[in-house]
Amino acid sequence: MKVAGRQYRTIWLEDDGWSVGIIDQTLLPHSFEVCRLTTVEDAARAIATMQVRGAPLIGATAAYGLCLALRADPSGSSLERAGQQLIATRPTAVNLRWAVAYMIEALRDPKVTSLGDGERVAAAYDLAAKLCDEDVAINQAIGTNGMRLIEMARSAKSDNAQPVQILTHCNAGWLATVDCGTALAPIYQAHDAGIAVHVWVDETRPRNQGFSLTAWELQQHGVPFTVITDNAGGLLMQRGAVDLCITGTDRTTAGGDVCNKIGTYLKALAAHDNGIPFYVALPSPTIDWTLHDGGAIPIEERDPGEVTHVSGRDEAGQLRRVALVSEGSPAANHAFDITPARLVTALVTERGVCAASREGLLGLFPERRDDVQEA
Ligand SMILES: CSC[C@@H](O)[C@@H](O)C(=O)COP(=O)(O)O
Repeated sequence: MKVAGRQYRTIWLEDDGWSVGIIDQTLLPHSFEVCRLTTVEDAARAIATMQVRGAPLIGATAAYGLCLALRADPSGSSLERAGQQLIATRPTAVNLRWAVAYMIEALRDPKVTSLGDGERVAAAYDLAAKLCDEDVAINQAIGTNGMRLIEMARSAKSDNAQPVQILTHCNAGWLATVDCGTALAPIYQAHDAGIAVHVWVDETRPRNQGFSLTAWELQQHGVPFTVITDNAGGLLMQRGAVDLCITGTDRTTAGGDVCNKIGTYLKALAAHDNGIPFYVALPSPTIDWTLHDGGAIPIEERDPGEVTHVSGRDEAGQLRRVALVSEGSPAANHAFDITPARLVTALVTERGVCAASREGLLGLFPERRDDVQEA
């Protein structure tokens, strides 16, 4: 991604060769600031407070968090402790658990445990860098596979000089991954290939990732978009103003149920009612092969203060947090919901596009057949 002409990833190793740089996403879109993680506690805090967020990026941050933990104490028990600490930060995105397991399994290999402390730490940093590079490669492949769906939508339009109208929810772009994004990757590739696209960007209450992050990213890249309230999508679909929907996911079951940011399910219902394709883009580490039924996915419940208050910039340019409800109003903050597989037109992965079903997923990932439980 390019910000003000400079190439960035969302997470990187600093010039000192060990501390970790991130973009503080809680300050966007009003201010672009980077900060430095130097301990596993910093990494865990960055994930919990959502300075970094999005399923692939929290996995990458956890991988570097393990490196920071090992640098401070290279023992096996330090690694296990740090893994538990990082996994406890956010319960829903399976990429977090996947990244910790990927790192710990590789670092437990006798070839690595037999190394000296310094070399073991260096091996951890190499693994984290590899995980980040793989995330970028996976997202580029998702972009290529998903772009074909946008081309199909363009061909189906009676006037294909008109932009393909795409609705997305939350942020599954650069900022949710190491780079490129998942749901936004096909949009960026289509735009770069000269296909006219226009994106309807849902606000995504309560934390407004659509307004604060997706709109900001699309603006940086020059992709035409319009921000809309969360409740506007249904009307736009009824009026024929949406050709396709595409979102990301925090965890997709082996049966094709999709867990994503709260409100995704309602968009999928409206798309189904209006005969509009509803696509979900996902890297394979987002698939939970151990679950068939989305109802078993733990749904994160966050601070109700995120519902009762909003933050933004006032006319004088000051950042302010203001109350929306009368003091003392009870509030609940469920961060994710489940869209059943039957409402998902197709899944877009790095290996191709498939039906949101056990058969569809196993067609692309046959090596996972033994991991999948029967429905
Ligand atoms: C490629 S990101 C997919 C999902 O992680 C994304 O759609 C999402 O819901 C992010 O939620 P967040 O709570 O901002 O971490």
